[in-house]
Amino acid sequence: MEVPCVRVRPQDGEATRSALAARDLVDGDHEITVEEGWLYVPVTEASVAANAGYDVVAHDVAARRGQLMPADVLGEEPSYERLGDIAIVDEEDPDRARAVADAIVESDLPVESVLNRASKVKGELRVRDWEVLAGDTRTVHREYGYEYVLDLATVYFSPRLATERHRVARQVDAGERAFDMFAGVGPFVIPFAGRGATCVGTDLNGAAIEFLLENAERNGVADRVTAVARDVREVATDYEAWADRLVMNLPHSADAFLDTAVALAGDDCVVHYYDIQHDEDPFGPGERAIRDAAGSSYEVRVENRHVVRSYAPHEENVCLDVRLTR
Ligand SMILES: C[S@@+](CC[C@H](N)C(=O)[O-])C[C@H]1O[C@@H](n2cnc3c(N)ncnc32)[C@H](O)[C@@H]1O
Repeated sequence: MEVPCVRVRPQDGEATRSALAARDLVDGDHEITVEEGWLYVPVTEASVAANAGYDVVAHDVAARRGQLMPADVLGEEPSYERLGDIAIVDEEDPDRARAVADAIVESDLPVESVLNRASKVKGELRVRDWEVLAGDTRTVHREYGYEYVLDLATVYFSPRLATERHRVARQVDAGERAFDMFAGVGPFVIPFAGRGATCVGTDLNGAAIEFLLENAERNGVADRVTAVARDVREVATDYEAWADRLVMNLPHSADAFLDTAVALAGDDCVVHYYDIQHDEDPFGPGERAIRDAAGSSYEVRVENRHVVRSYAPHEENVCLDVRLTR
């Protein structure tokens, strides 16, 4: 439908839209549209905009629909998490799970699949069971500018750790050597490599390593990434004293791998050690275990204890950023 629009070059679009909005001139019922090098901002009062010096033209733009949300369909806001085009829900009652999934699919959210958590993460590979309520378990997830292809049926991935991964990635310098001992599909390795680090990632899960390699290609960092589908303890012998930075994201069991971490650590190495800690023992077993493993060969300094998220009542998922020097 043809409506009056202010026409500007796209690079001036946001400034123009804000200036028009400040005068209450933006027509919210129609879409802002880019066409053939011009951006068209629909306006409510053509003459006022023209008198203010804007280039006003009649242009064909689409009417804007109100976004239909799951709550509009269900009558209440359901709880769900987004991972690419998957919505993850946690519903015990099968009828409720069905109703929530139908509401999500019917809504305007860009969601193709709805998965219900059907178990806790389990076993060495930390993969959970899923009830597929719509679509399938494979997706492409975007996190801080990088894309990750993954299949939740075969690999671990949690979008809740995005901010934490970004916190760590921001510490990485170009040229450093980083080793992710439990790398999954690469959400630490890929942004590290994106900052110019040379990276090695290991994972017991062959499917995760295949995705990691695909993700390295997809994000243009494959030349700086080595990925190995084996137990990190077997790979470590090839990388003794190699690492400037280690990531140990295997809460509950990382302490069993501290000897391996010490073997991998170079002369000045930062270890990001993930742990589940009780609030009464915040510097508890994790720090003691690191000091024990390092023995007298390294000076151990806990530079930061960062709470990633609450894990259970009185328990927190924390990251200890620990510097080992010798
Ligand atoms: C909690 S997940 C973390 C994955 C990834 N860092 C992330 O943030 O998505 C732990 C990963 O460690 C892997 N893993 C478990 N034991 C391992 C071992 N001995 N050697 C290498 N990887 C292992 C699992 O397969 C799983 O992918």
